[in-house]
Amino acid sequence: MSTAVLTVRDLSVRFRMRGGGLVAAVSCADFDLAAGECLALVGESGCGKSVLASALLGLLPGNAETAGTATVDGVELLGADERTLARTVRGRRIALVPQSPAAHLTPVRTVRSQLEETLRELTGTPRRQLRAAAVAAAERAAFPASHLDRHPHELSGGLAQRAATALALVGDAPLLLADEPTTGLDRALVDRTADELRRHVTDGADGRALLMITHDLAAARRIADRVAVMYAGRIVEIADAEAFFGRPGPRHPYARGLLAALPERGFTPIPGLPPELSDLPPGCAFAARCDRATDRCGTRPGFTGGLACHHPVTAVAADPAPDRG
Ligand SMILES: Nc1ncnc2c1ncn2[C@@H]1O[C@H](COP(=O)(O)OP(=O)(O)OP(=O)(O)O)[C@@H](O)[C@H]1O
Repeated sequence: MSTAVLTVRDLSVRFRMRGGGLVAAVSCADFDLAAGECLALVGESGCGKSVLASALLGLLPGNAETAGTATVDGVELLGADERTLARTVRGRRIALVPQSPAAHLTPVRTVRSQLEETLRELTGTPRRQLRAAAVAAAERAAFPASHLDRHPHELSGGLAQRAATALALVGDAPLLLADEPTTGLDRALVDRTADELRRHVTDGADGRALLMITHDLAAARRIADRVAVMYAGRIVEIADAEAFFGRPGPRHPYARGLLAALPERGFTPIPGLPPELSDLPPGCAFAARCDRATDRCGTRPGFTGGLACHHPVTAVAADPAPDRG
């Protein structure tokens, strides 16, 4: 692996609510993403994945407060003003592959005209070369040239996804940020989309990195080099994808529970519900649902060695729960 494309240190996002309450949407996220690498950020709905992505793109609402740092390709994102973000970050250093391509594309304009406009804006392609450049840009995302004069509503879900991906790739950004790129697609299309995203990371001449936010663990397994598991606003485990999905498996009890809840792995739900982000306990946020929890979990575990847990599961076969108290 080469140098880091994205460096996130101690990133926290809180929303200040009317009445003075605080919602701790992201707490102390800390990770790097290297060129040529794909990191899948997984976790249940509402755990803070999209807020983390919005923080990187500078798209948080006015009631958000941030702390920590996030650097992409030498640019510090959290302190950046809107002008810097618009001119040097979005599209140029971070390309967003959106959750809902149909909503992201402009409905009244053809794919060709949207590609040409984005090319003009991001790469300064001269007018006479725009047509050929748009065809080449479409090709990179396997969008057929024969469909370039269609409007978004005339495209299938898969082709709309490719059109959005083609637009995202125009600026040659070193970081691709895909927020739930496979939502609403059937399994075959999920696999194809995942493979294509992977290809854009592998093929990037200067080393592109992909941060994929998803709750689709099968898509994460197909594409990711590493997996980051988020629970109640906090990354609780970062692991090598092969070890995580295979052997020895996840070390954090929540991450183990996530896998065990998959239909093909026994369909065993994790008991209880996640805590409210406006009312997090002082200790481990998963302790109330965890069969390994002890009194020690009343103190918040630090994040060390890719793990935030006082009682991680080790590779020892029997995995007995620790003595309580
Ligand atoms: N502007 C806001 N003000 C207050 N709370 C917010 C705001 N935006 C998001 N939140 C809260 O932050 C938390 C994290 O939301 P986020 O959308 O990041 O979750 P997610 O993991 O991406 O979920 P999903 O998979 O459903 O998109 C949620 O509890 C959400 O209600």
